[in-house]
Amino acid sequence: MAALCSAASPAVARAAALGLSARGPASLLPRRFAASAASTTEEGADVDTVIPPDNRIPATIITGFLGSGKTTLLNHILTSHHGKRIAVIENEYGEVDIDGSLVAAQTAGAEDIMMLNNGCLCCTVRGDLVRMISELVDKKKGKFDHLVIETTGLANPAPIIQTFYAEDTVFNDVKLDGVVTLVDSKHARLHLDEVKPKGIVNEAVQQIAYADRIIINKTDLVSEPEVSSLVERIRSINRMANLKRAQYGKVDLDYVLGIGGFDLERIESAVTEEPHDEHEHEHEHKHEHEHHHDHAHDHDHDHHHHDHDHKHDHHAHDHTHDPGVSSVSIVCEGEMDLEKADMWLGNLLLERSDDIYRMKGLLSVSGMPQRFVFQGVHDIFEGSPDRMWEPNEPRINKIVFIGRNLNREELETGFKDCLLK
Ligand SMILES: Nc1nc2c(ncn2[C@@H]2O[C@H](COP(=O)(O)OP(=O)(O)OP(=O)(O)O)[C@@H](O)[C@H]2O)c(=O)[nH]1
Repeated sequence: MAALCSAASPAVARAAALGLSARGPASLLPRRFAASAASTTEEGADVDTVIPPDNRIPATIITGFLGSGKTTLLNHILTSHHGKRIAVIENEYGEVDIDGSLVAAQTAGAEDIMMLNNGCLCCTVRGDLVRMISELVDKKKGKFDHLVIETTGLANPAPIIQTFYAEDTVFNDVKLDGVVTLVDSKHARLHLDEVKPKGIVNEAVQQIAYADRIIINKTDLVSEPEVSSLVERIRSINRMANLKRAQYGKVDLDYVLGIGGFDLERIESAVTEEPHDEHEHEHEHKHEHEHHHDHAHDHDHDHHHHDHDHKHDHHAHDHTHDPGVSSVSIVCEGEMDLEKADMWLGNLLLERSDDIYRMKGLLSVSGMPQRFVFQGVHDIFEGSPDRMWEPNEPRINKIVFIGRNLNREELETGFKDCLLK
């Protein structure tokens, strides 16, 4: 059985390396798994080994439908004062107007700008992406602090995300920091509601489903009720991502860089942030608030979370045009039987990993003094014990799924069945 958990950091179970589908389900059970070159864990370490620092270069994927404002955001990043040296990989179809789109990048002296313009990153040029990243690392390591990758407007982020895990040459030196999705307030609805032929993915929906941060851009072009309705639609797809409204991509840079969207240590904020209720998002200042105090809302949110999901799920299923991508989150108190949880999650991913786009969770494991955190993208996932439970802290289990055709009742029953009786 493949291992999810390891004392090493980042403890990553990668489908490619482990042959999950061929050999059996992924596992939560403690097992040493040397997936990372960054790992410095000593032999003999056990689950409560301290997680060593991860010094890999963080990478941000900027995605969003055609014309949603990706290049505008990139220029904003490159011209702002953040003290980071940024390398850029820009993916465009065909001819590229380098002068037009990247003037700011050039004047701002981005450490390196590489153009990938002979196809789409998510389809034909994944190998080129791997080569470019390797080249950057080989030649420029130490000369840049962050890598930003702008995808084409038609890219499905999943294969790009997977590149960061499936390719050793990338994985060993670069870690995925987050997926930032731009949404065009004026036109997004049209694309999100577009019914695609069977078997064809709706890229606009995918881009939202995989996001860690969503920027609802071009709010100058629409009315407040239109934005609110769009927010609701986006939330029905992804309740885990943070959401912010903007014009010309102008957001604080710490909203887009240094997110830790794939960091086990920041899983908690991801699983506790998602239950925001739609009303909160109607107020601009609330967004600001959420952004600056990610970690401060824990318990409050946990509570209305449950109800909301419930409503939400029905809501999602009631829509005839809904392509079936939604979020389900489950919270319950009690202690997990790790072996049962392991079997359940392993089997679930074995059967449903195509449909489970993203998953994050936090477990209270029987006999484990630390919280157990995990996150995944399809059949790739990583898990590890993190900090100790506080003496009076309620031992809560949380899991959030984003994916296609999720059955809330089934997931909830399965998850709760793993609790110690
Ligand atoms: N009114 C308005 N226009 C915007 C805003 N943000 C970007 N734009 C404009 O929208 C157009 C498209 O912006 P880009 O940044 O090129 O969009 P993109 O997502 O990179 O586009 P593609 O690479 O073609 O997918 C440009 O003319 C921008 O100036 C905004 O908030 N409001």
